[in-house]
Amino acid sequence: MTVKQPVAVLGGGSFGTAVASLLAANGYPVMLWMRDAAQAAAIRESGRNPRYLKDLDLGPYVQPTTDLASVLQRCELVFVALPSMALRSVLAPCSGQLAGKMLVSTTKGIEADTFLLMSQILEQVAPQALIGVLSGPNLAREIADRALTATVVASEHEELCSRVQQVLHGDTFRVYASKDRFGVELGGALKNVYAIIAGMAAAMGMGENTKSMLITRALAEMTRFAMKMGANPMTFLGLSGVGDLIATCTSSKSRNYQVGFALGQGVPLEQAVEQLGEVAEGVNTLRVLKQKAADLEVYMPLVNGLHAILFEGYPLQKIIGGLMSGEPKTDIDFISPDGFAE
Ligand SMILES: NC(=O)C1=CN([C@@H]2O[C@H](COP(=O)(O)OP(=O)(O)OC[C@H]3O[C@@H](n4cnc5c(N)ncnc54)[C@H](O)[C@@H]3O)[C@@H](O)[C@H]2O)C=CC1
Ligand SMILES: O=C(CO)COP(=O)(O)O
Repeated sequence: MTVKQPVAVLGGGSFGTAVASLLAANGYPVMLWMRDAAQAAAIRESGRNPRYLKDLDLGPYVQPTTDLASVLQRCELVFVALPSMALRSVLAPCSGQLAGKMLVSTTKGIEADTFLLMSQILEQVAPQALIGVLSGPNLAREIADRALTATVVASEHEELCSRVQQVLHGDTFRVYASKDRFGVELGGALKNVYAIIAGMAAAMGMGENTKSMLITRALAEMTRFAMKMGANPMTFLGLSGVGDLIATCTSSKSRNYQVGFALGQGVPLEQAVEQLGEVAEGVNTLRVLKQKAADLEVYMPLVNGLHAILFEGYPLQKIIGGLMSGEPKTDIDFISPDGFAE
């Protein structure tokens, strides 16, 4: 039997743990890097992550470690499952070791000062690596439960896409390939903001018409923004766009949705984030997206409305009233101004 090459996963949170378990189930030795030595020791001892997806048996193929240098020395394929706030600071110091690697970001966020997506940071930090992203409707809890799931690996490098398909494909996990890294990654980052809104709507007891309106107008808004950024809007019709938007906006397993739900119950933002105790990327994305939309003059009423509620002290009811009484618009206005594809 051929011995399989070890694969690295950076980040010992929910998603790193879920990805590690998929790789291990396919027979790949996994070096799961995390910063917390106690957590690594606990995983080594019990075969389970004591903080995230606690009931998931990781098995002997997952080796937790805090030694990033040795992980990078041994693994050619590296999945990055760090929060967006940490990705640059973790990887920049080891940029010398990243040349020639295949780096795949699973992180769905945007860097605050630069408005860079995570794979764009990877390009800066590791100019001689092959870069890709993995994104789709991929709630970690459901992956851990082996729910049937699909995702997208996107990269200009076909060999990276094939490699990721090879290591992750399994009975319950299907990996589609795309060449549109920017579009795939942008969809994953933007949808988190709308999941917060969807969670708020659910907490307020809003009905299915409302939820459906929110999701489809979110898609319109995301697409309008993406086109202004030069992305291909068709990518948003795929798993990483509308697929992830649906999963995250309809599931109480989404942390962004959970933050929104708490907000809808009247919990202040800081407390909602604190009681979650996990990453909800949408909160920071909202801040930078609102500013970028203003700079680019993109009409994003949902983003502006949520920002006004969370950061400008506007009452929710006033924002809802404003959104509903806005001037009449055409439906698919983001494809062409009169609503019809050209
Ligand atoms: N959980 C999910 O269902 C999915 C998450 N993602 C994305 O994966 C990324 C990571 O999210 P999760 O793993 O879910 O978050 P999490 O909140 O479950 O875990 C975050 C992990 O990062 C670690 N961390 C934080 N700062 C660090 C630093 N400076 N250095 C090293 N480690 C650090 C924390 O200790 C924790 O282990 C996010 O961008 C998220 O959008 C993507 C798809 C699904
Ligand atoms: O991106 C996700 C599912 O695809 C996870 O969403 P949350 O970060 O809101 O949990």
